[in-house]
Amino acid sequence: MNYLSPSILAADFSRLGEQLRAIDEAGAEYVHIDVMDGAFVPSISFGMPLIQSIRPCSGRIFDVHLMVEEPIRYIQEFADCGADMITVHAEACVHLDRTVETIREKGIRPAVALNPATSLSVLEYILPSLDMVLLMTVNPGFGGQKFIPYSFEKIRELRHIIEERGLNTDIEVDGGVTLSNVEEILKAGANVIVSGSAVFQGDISENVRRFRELMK
Ligand SMILES: O=C(CO)[C@@H](O)[C@H](O)COP(=O)(O)O
Ligand SMILES: [Fe+2]
Repeated sequence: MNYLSPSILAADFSRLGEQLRAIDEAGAEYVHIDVMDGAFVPSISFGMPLIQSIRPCSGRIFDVHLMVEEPIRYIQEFADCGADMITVHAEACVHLDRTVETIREKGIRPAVALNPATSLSVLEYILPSLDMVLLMTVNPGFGGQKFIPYSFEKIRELRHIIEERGLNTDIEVDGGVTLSNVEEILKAGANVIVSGSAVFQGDISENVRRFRELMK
């Protein structure tokens, strides 16, 4: 099953409630929420108060991507404000296993993200504990960047490892996904698609409908 997760980083924050309803009505299953701390990545985006205030605007899965150093410090707070899935970066956690277990204990679906240049080998032992792996296909920190082409090979390799090990882990791809490359990304083995600019620029409902059409 394929899922679309529009990244609200590219939304118009003055009309966030309305835009959340538009992606929901057009059929996007997830809402991708990029939390940036100004330390792990250069930018600062938003945090718990925003998530808490938009929670009543959407019944969809809140897919919270933490670009935060040592996110274990904040798992309880993200659980309290309505996260359904929490993704932490392998590069940002000294104790990755403990962080993943803490997420699971709160009843939230855990995922691990890897930066473009991080090897899949860091997943070797943790993979069976995860619901999803997020492969960054741009360097994290900003929306609107170009998809890094070597990521296709990485997606294919990860899908191969997951199948070989008899797991059913989702593969989420995040960064530079557009209507022009989404089919190739799915073909490589991804099944959860994040898209910010390509959803929120122009006609949001139409963009979501076009993504959903290509993702059937
Ligand atoms: O996590 C990130 C960026 O760090 C992403 O979720 C972006 O927000 C995706 O935006 P586009 O590349 O689709 O514009
Ligand atoms: Fe993201």
